[in-house]
Amino acid sequence: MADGDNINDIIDHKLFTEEDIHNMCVRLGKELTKDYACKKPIVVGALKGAVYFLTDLTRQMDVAHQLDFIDVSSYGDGFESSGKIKVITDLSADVKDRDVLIVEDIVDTGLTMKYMKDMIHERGANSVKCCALLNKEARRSKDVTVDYYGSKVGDEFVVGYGLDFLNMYRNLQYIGVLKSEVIQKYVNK
Ligand SMILES: O=P(O)(O)OC[C@H]1O[C@H](OP(=O)(O)OP(=O)(O)O)[C@H](O)[C@@H]1O
Ligand code: HPA
Ligand SMILES: [Mg+2]
Repeated sequence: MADGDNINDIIDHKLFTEEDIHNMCVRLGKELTKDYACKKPIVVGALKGAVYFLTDLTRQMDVAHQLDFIDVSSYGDGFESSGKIKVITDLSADVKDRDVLIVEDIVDTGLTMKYMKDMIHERGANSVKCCALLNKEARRSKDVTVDYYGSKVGDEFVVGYGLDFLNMYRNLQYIGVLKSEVIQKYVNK
């Protein structure tokens, strides 16, 4: 078996269980239900990382809304942001005068979220807010407000529930911290 094929080879420890994640979705869903009542927001999932969170979160939101997606990337297959955002697939909805909620798996440096918020503001949205499952504040380099989040995390690389390393491990049902030697191996390649 190749290195990394076995999940136990790459995870240092579990950070959030399935139950922890479910509880975060329920709490955030309740808050968003209250704050977006009668607003018919456009809920934008940021591909690919947000997919798992988006589907669970929106099913906890008891408000009529429309779904859209944007595919932006700055990490490529790696774990270090390139510092440049690439829009791979743009939104399909017209956001002018609409209330927009961007859903993300994680806000790390803040570069991706700031880019998306600014872009949607510039297109004339009535409001632009975001909801991230995880908020890695310690690594923030761009000043961006994370309006709603499930939990703060420290400066560790996390995988699972949408979060990837080398575009893998998104399908883990829990969120775990990647072993530092896995990252070192990649860096030293
Ligand atoms: O705050 P930042 O430093 O910008 O990092 C956060 C972003 O990085 C990851 O996406 P990535 O670009 O790796 O693409 P992916 O969602 O397809 O994994 C993650 O899903 C966020 O979108
Ligand atoms: O900790 C992380 N894990 C996975 N993807 C990420 N993108 C930014 N930070 C992370
Ligand atoms: Mg992403």
